[in-house]
Amino acid sequence: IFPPELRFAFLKFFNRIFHLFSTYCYFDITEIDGVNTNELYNAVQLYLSSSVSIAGNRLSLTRAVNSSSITFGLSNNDSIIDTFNGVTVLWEHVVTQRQTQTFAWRPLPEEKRGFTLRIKKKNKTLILNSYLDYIMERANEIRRKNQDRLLYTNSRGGSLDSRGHPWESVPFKHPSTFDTLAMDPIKKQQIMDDLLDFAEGQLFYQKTGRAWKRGYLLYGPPGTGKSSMIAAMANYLGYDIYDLELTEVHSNSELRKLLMKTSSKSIIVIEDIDCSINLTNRKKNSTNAVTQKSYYDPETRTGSGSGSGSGEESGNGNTITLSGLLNFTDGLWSCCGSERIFVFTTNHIEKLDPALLRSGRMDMHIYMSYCNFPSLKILIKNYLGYKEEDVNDDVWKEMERVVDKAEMTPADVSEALIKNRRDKEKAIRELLDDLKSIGERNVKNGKLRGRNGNLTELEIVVEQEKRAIVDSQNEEDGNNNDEAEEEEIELEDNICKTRED
Ligand SMILES: Nc1ncnc2c1ncn2[C@@H]1O[C@H](COP(=O)(O)OP(=O)(O)OP(=O)(O)O)[C@@H](O)[C@H]1O
Ligand SMILES: [Mg+2]
Repeated sequence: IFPPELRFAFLKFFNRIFHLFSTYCYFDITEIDGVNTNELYNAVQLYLSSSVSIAGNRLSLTRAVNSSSITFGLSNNDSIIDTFNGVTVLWEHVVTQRQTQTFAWRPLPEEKRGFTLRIKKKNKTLILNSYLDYIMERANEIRRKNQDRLLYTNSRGGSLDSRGHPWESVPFKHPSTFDTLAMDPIKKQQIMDDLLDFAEGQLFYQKTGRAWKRGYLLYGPPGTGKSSMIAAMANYLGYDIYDLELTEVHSNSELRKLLMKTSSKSIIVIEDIDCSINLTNRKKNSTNAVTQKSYYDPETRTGSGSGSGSGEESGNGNTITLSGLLNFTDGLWSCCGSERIFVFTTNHIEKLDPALLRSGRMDMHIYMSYCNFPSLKILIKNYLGYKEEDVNDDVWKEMERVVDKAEMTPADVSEALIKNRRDKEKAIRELLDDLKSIGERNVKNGKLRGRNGNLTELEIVVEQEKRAIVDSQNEEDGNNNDEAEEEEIELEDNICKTRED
């Protein structure tokens, strides 16, 4: 009876009246906003998948590629209740068919999806902003938990890819955990507690005015589990790893750019830090062995070591220097972003510049030792599936007696165990024999390596012999004189250093 215009006007009018008196207000969060994907939509979806207990009548289940967990979400046109700060809100998942498109910049999905949030008007100002912030935060957390962690490298040096990122990433799937890591259980627990304190310590760092970051220095001989420890840390906290290849970085400013492009909740790793710095400085001073040596000479360094000795070197900005590195971990730039862990590893802590070691720089120095008795037990348990009582008491005692003298690395021990893992008894027998014979040989040679993994006199000789062989080979080749010369300087330098040791 009514003309359509009038009917429409009536409807509009009633709608207005209705909204005026309604106690609720509504917010639409559509999946696609114009042509852009709406980040909030995805966040809400993830958030609802976790906070809502499985109570709805119908839920949709999803599992992302590579993910290890299943998430569930609201099915189409279903609704669910959530509470935040004591306020109850209602979420509805609205799905409608999209009208056929005539023209679009990019094909849109056939369905139009969106969430509608219903909040009581009186609560609107109270919670809306904080609620949405909270949802974004929770969603990021869930995403991180579901996704596999990433391992980033800067193999391209400081150059950027098409999206402006200097880092390349691959999924990080290292299986090492603190359970599989063989080391003194007490020390292990200390490290785990420290990590957890750090990860949960936002308030503490705020209160004390410190940047939310922590540094670990892992040192010890090769094969004692330094890299495994880093993987275990990442797996424990669920952080990404940035493996910084210092030799690929050409200047301090490049280093800073790399740092700026790291995300929070990550571990930034520099492996073999002594070699990396050594290398870059050597390149610079390759014609002058004396200056190179004096870099490590404590006498030539002035004072309490805030990197002042190398400060002048940073002047030209072409090479990366110690002070650049210290600024990277420690300076103002280190706090762009938060919740980051720096891990440096080295085989020779005694070669490191004191500026790197001073307190407050690397918060924890962790010595990864040769295999001791507690580590040995862990390895045997992990590799052979043996429990304490599966091995004869006398054998344990014998192992305890010889293991320290043998100074085998956990890598050596695990190798020995893998070799015979089908025949467990043989594995134990051979391991004990190995430990005994190596231990005896060590004792007979009279020299065990020091706690810090310093070279023994015997090893220095072996080292020098090795160098001599390389040297003579270079002379024989003789095709590239410059290179040979450089090598020679390097050799002299190294021999000097080992003698000093
Ligand atoms: N403490 C350990 N616990 C369990 N496995 C270990 C341990 N140490 C070494 N391994 C085993 O030995 C292998 C080599 O260890 P890893 O790469 O962690 O040593 P590293 O200390 O980083 O050596 P490098 O100084 O040469 O880099 C690992 O794959 C791991 O299986
Ligand atoms: Mg390593």
